[in-house]
Amino acid sequence: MKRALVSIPAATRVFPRGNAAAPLLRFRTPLHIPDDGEYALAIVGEGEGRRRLVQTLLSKHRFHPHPPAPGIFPYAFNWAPREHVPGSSEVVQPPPSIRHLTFSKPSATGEFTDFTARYGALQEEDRDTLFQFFRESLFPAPTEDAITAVSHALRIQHLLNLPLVALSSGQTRRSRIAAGLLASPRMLILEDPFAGLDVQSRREIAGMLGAVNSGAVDLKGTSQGVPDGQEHAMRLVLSLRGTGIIGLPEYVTHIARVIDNEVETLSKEEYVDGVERQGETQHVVPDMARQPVAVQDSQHSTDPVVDVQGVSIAYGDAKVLDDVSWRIHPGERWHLQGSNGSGKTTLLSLILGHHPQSFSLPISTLSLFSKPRREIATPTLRRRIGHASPEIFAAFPRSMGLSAGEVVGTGYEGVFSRRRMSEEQRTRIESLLEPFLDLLVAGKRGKPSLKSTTTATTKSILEHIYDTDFSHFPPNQQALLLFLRAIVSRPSLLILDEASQGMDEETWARCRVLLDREWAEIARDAKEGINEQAVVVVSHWEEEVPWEKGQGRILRLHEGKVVLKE
Ligand SMILES: Nc1ncnc2c1ncn2[C@@H]1O[C@H](COP(=O)(O)OP(=O)(O)OP(=O)(O)O)[C@@H](O)[C@H]1O
Repeated sequence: MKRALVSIPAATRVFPRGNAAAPLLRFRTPLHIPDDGEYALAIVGEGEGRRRLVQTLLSKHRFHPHPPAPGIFPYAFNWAPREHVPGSSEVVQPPPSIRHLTFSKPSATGEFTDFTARYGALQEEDRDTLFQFFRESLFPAPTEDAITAVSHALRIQHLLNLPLVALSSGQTRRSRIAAGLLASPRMLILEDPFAGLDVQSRREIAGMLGAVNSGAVDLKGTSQGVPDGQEHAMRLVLSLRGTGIIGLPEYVTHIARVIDNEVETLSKEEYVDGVERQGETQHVVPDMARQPVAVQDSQHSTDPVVDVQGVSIAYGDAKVLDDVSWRIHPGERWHLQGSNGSGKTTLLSLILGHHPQSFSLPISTLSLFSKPRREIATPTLRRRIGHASPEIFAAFPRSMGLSAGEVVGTGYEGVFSRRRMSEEQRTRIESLLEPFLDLLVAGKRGKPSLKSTTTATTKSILEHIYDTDFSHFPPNQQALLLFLRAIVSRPSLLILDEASQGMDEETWARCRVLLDREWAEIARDAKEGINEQAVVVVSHWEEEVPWEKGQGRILRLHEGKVVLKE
């Protein structure tokens, strides 16, 4: 048998530390990750199950029965003992054996982080460049040559001298993948690495990871201090959303599928055969069949909700928006497209009032809700625009003890702090939580699943979920709650900027059903029977746009310019 990096025998069960009650996972088949040869693992299946398996690989849980010596990680943790540099008292630390990259993690402190900082004058502490980040935050520090090589491969070389905070979300993601590679770990675990990346970037990064996997990209010597002869291949483990075969990278050789907390390892061929036999996996959305609502063609009899005319934004010589014009009328649905760094978030930040220049632009260039932007107080904007984005996800405070229901309720005023809720508002929030109750109960950390609470009434479970601390939900469900926060007030303008990022497929499928229901109800309650809510969706995945193809409109940006409006 090949030397193993990870070796978990069949029938192993995984428990949270200090809790012997219910196992988190059970291995139906052995999971064996070899140290050499061709191998890359994709973890597929339910979002929570995938997360548990990743945590298991990171040694966060306890195994039963205790694996025979030398344990689950026969090789990874024994590798490269600390070495003395000859002739010096310095001790060279080997690079970490396992490195984990996740893209849906909130800020570590739980405090509110000001995601608008990147738009304004940069503070001194925000001026650290990407290059400095690579040099100063990785240990051992990568060589300059290694930074150049990896940056080139990931096409971020032009960003090396930019302050970190200035990077767009796709650029940040590429940079974090670059950092993961530069750290030169034995095993690199990437969770949903392709979400939030434009099509081109996805292809490039998939290709780059494939090249790393096959050894075609030579990462040897990327880190100073790796003892000679100890350079190694990097094992890739990808946790991927969806259980189909579309989007499965070519170089993946094995699959760990997690269903109902049972882990099964298959070769890629076995897995692909199985999926093909069943037909492409369909998502079953219990009791919530989609009933797409036809879009009303508003004949523009009403004033636009957003009127941007010839707006340009530049930082020094870098033009981020270049003469952009865009009118959004009530009831219109727009898919805002453009590759990473093309200016989408910057354009939305002007509309949302997050960008300092939102207020100071020439009066004729930006009108919102039929008024020049300058005549609208920012709190009014916050009330009228529902907004969900990866930036809000990262910034929303986790340390203030807000409950799930309270977080959804902050959407009425678009704030980040507790507010008093009326009885009517509470009922509305509960009606939004209800279709997701089974997911929310199952996802709560260390709490019983809905299956074991059959005696509880829906009402009492609902109240319980409403009052549960937001931070006790896993990231997937925090993203769901922030989506509900965006729609709770039925705002005149709804901006869903990569809102599905971090959610698993079933959760997002249910969100889409909920949106259909919302739009039907808004139309039913309106005087003219027309859904007047304008919606802007930013997504690099066409299939994630929550309306039928051809029903909405498209605005596409390229390097800050509008290149398509249809
Ligand atoms: N202070 C700054 N100095 C220089 N360039 C900046 C600054 N702030 C932002 N940028 C650049 O502005 C461009 C637009 O960023 P923006 O976040 O709007 O892109 P995006 O289209 O939303 O990308 P993504 O799809 O990755 O989210 C990026 O190339 C970014 O690097």
